[in-house]
Amino acid sequence: MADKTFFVIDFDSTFTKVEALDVLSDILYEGTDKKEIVGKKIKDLTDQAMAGELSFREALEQRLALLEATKKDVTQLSNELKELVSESVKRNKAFFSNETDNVLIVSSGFKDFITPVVTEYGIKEENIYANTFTYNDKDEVTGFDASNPLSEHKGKVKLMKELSLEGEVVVIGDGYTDYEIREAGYAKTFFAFTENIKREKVLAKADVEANSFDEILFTIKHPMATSFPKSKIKVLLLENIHQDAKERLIQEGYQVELLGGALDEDELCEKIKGVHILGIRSKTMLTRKVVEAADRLMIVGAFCIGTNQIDLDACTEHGVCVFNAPYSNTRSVVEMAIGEIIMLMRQIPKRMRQMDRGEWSKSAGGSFEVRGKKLGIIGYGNIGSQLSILAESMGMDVYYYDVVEKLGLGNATKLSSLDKLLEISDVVSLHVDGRPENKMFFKREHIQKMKKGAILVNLARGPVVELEALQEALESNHLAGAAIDVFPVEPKNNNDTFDAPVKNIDNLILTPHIGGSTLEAQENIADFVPSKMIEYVNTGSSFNSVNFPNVQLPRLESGHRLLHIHQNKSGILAQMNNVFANRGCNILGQYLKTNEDIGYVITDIDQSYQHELLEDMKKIDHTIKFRILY
Ligand SMILES: NC(=O)c1ccc[n+]([C@@H]2O[C@H](COP(=O)([O-])OP(=O)(O)OC[C@H]3O[C@@H](n4cnc5c(N)ncnc54)[C@H](O)[C@@H]3O)[C@@H](O)[C@H]2O)c1
Ligand SMILES: O=C(O)[C@H](O)COP(=O)(O)O
Repeated sequence: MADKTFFVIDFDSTFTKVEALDVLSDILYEGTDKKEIVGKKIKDLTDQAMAGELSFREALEQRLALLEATKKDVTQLSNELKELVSESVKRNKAFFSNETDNVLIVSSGFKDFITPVVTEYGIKEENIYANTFTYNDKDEVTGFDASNPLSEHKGKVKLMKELSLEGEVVVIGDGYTDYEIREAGYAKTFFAFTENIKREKVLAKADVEANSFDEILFTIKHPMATSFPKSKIKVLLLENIHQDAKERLIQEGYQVELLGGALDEDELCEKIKGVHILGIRSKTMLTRKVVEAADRLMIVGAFCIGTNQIDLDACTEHGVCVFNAPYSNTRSVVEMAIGEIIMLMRQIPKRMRQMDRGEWSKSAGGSFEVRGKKLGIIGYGNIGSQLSILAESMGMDVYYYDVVEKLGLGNATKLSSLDKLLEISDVVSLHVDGRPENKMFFKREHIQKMKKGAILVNLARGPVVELEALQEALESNHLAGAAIDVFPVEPKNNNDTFDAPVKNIDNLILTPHIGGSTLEAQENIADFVPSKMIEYVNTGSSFNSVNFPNVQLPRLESGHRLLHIHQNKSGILAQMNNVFANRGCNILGQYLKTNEDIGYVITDIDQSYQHELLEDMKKIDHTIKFRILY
């Protein structure tokens, strides 16, 4: 970047997502026949002028003649435009106030609606160059100030000539009139801004196409640029993750692809190439082979609670930070468990099947209230303990067993023996996690130890229960019923078929792994996981990560932030600080956290650093990943 750089920025379809006069026409003619007719004429005239096919003044006169606006309408317009600022402009708000002396808005639009919008971003009023409306004494727009050069053909060029800025000029806009500044020699670089609209004729003239503001800052190596423009960050979301997540990540400027189902190992090894952020749910097996095939992967988001499907060691070794949503669907699972326990105790699945067959079987035999019954919870984590509270409020007597010490909530009784729990419980509900040791954790011997006539619920993980033994226990009426939501092998997507390993039992509820599938839970997850991903990209904060040392950091306002992930060996910090000392870097702040496997060091340094520093950092022994954040 030159010593002094001016940023000349267009307003319509650049600073904001829209053409202001289109919005004004919508405001004026909303709900009338004119809306479409006038709207179309205005759009055509704007496009013709932007593409350089119609002189600007002619287009302006014709457009204003179509609009019968008042001062009040113009105020409403600027209020609406405040909500329509381009996403990458919003993201880089700090840039505009930091560069307040060097940012100029040069627009053929009108100050009357531009000023209230751009001054909120720290842009100085005296740096706004645009037309002004003329009004009559009834506050109706009568036309524009014709003496303003910006109302003329090639007006932007005339204005730039008058301004004769001393320094390098970068012009950013979507229109031909923006390119004309560069053509006339008043700017060094013309960035065709394509975040909102792509005009082929303009693009053909551009020095650089920029589909976001981030990309411009990156290209000119502005100190506030992120090390990698957000618009180049590729996100792959699998397994029908809620649409809100996609929208949130797109809003952040990333390229996002959302697929409906899971992919198998080989498909994923192919698909993961070039992907920086991967989002999955419980079905996608993120194996070591996939992690090793990934050439750009920085973050994995499990849009669910369980992370047993992810090879966390492989991710850690490759410096890939993994997040999940540890509480977002907890309540949904608990509500489903409660519902199923009541249904099974009343033999509702059996009654429903009878009704389907046309059988009327009104009887109280084998049907019980849950009040006063003993519920045995295995795995007293977030789900287990929440179930404990809700079950107790329905009058159940709660017992629990966990491999680690857990505080019993309410009147729940902790049992130190699993056998004891099985011996006394009328209902056993499994809420252990999917760690490898839990494969076939609940075997034949455990099922046999359950009370005769008891009920088993598994909403945890499929491989946890020996389903063949469960089938036998149900067939022999040792157990009175079961609800199974998770299976050792589950289909990749909704088009694949499924054959239940337990079946043909009257009092059995089988569900397709939907314990966490409520709209509330999926919306929560779609909010939580992307926000963690975005925070990690923007600040380096790994807080709530499943495999990284947890570091929470504020954004650095000036200076640079360097992130270094290394194997947890001694002496790395000393090596890093030697590099900083040798390269004459002033450290503003430094944070180190380690876990068993890796160390994560965040170093904030002041404005200046030699490029060689980055190479030196990568060469430090045991480095896994190094990146400069901004
Ligand atoms: N069906 C669904 O849609 C659905 C939805 C969400 C979660 N889940 C499953 O539920 C599991 C539990 O979720 P959570 O949020 O409560 O997790 P959590 O980590 O808070 O709780 C798990 C608890 O199980 C205990 N545990 C592990 N192995 C055990 C064992 N062998 N014996 C006794 N206790 C054991 C742990 O110590 C921990 O307290 C998740 O890991 C996931 O696999 C399923
Ligand atoms: O771990 C979880 O949260 C559950 O198993 C839900 O997984 P899902 O998002 O694939 O339904």
